[in-house]
Amino acid sequence: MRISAYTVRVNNGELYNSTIIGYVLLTVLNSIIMLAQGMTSQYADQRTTLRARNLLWNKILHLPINTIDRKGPSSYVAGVTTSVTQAGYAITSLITLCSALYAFIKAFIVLYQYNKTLTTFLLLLIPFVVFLFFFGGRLFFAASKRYYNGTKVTTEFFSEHLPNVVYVKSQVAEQDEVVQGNVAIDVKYKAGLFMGFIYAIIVPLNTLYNTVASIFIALIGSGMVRKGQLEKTGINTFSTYTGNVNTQLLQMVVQYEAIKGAQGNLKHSNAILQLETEQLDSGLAKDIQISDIVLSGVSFTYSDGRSALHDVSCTIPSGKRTAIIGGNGSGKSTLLKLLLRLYDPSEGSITLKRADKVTEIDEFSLKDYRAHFGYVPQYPYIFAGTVRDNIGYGVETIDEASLQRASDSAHATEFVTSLTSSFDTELNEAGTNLSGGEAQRITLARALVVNPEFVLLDESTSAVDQETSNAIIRSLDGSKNERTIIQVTHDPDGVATADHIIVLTDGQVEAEGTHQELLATSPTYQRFITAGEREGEQ
Ligand SMILES: Nc1ncnc2c1ncn2[C@@H]1O[C@H](COP(=O)(O)OP(=O)(O)OP(=O)(O)O)[C@@H](O)[C@H]1O
Repeated sequence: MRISAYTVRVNNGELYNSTIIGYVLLTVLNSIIMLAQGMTSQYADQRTTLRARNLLWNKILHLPINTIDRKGPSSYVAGVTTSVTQAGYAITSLITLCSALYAFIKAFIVLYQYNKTLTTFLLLLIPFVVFLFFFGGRLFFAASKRYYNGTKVTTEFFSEHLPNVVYVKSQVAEQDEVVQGNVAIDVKYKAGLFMGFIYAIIVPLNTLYNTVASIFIALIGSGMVRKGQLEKTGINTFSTYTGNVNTQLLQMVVQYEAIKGAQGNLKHSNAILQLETEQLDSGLAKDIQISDIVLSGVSFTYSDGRSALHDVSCTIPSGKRTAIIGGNGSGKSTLLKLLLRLYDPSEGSITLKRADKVTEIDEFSLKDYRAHFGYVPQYPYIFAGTVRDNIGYGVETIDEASLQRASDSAHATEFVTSLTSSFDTELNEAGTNLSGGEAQRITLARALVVNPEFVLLDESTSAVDQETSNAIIRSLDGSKNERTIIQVTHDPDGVATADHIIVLTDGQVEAEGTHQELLATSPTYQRFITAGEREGEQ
């Protein structure tokens, strides 16, 4: 505004040295302020995005598996990578909007003081400005939401399909994939196009106000000059002051549109932030000692309505190896996941029982409870990194002795030491530079490295040769006095030597007992053993 005052003086021919120097100094100062503001807002943008991304990542990691199941893990990728970048814009736009509002009021007062009549006429344009605010804001909100959705669709597609490129090749599905990928790319293209059109409409609309205001000033101002109500240079001076008002007004409209756009983009991140998370720390934080696990009337239904377990009651004795067998889909993996508290039973209870002391597992803090479990899921995963990183995954510091012990128990040491850099050999993401059995042995070592009280193995040696698999079972059996082993398996050798066996059929316990007891009581078990013997003979 000070610069405008100097401009008016120059326009009026007041070309004194003090005017010129003042004008130059203020213009330079203005540039410095703009530079500082630009740098501060860029920094603030990046800091806000960093904090928002940290927050979101932390939130996603604490979501219950049930919630992640609903939309699939890849649907969260775009939330962390793209949508969240708008958080910075939203904050800096809000601050700029406030400072523009302040400057607008100041500029308006100056304008009003200069000429009340002309300023009052300008007020007639207010409905147009209000229309610009809301129309532009709504359009940007809709376009940004659509644009974010386009990004989400493409990110989901690529993050699911690229890691599985081996199937594309083996099924010679390149052409199909190109077509499917193009469909995903097209969604993003159309959203980008829509956004482009919105920009194309809004940008000239925003400047239209300037044009209309100039016409107003020219028409009404010239009439006033003719009637002697305004000095000859009045139109020029009024236009200079109006420039300040208009600049701030345009700034407010643009920032409002940017905020609405960011809001549309952030809707997904916001929805994630509203989700309920697992509370890792609340509950009993005491040591969970080796105990029997007792399931009483446990039923479980997945979030999509599929029922996996019905009224399961059984006991998993402590310090023993229990094998869980049953046909595909009979609920074995689900049972292990309930034991690890990845899901909570829909009905019934799971308790830890030692002597007369019975504690429901959900009374323990999740963090402490899960720390007593070593789990090898049915589809184990190797992370990109060294063998050491993979075995020690999740362990703060891993000492050489624990690494060696876990690797020995998993019968991984021999092949690991034959690798070029032994435990420091780099492994590819998903273990693509290992054999299936080698990858399984590393994930087994990962489960054992913390020396857990409970070891949950879900077909964890299915790709390991029979001889090594038997050796692994023998070494696990050797550690039974200090832990309970629960093993889902289709391997009759491993089952026959288990201390306790649970047979699941269609999500229910058909029978439980020892090998000999089940041979006499469970038809499913008899068929399982007979099929194994036949396979052995062949
Ligand atoms: N995340 C999930 N969402 C919905 N249903 C599921 C989910 N995981 C498993 N199911 C269903 O629950 C039932 C039990 O599955 P589970 O994986 O426990 O079987 P399983 O006995 O381990 O089978 P398999 O021997 O084939 O591994 C099946 O009908 C399965 O389709």
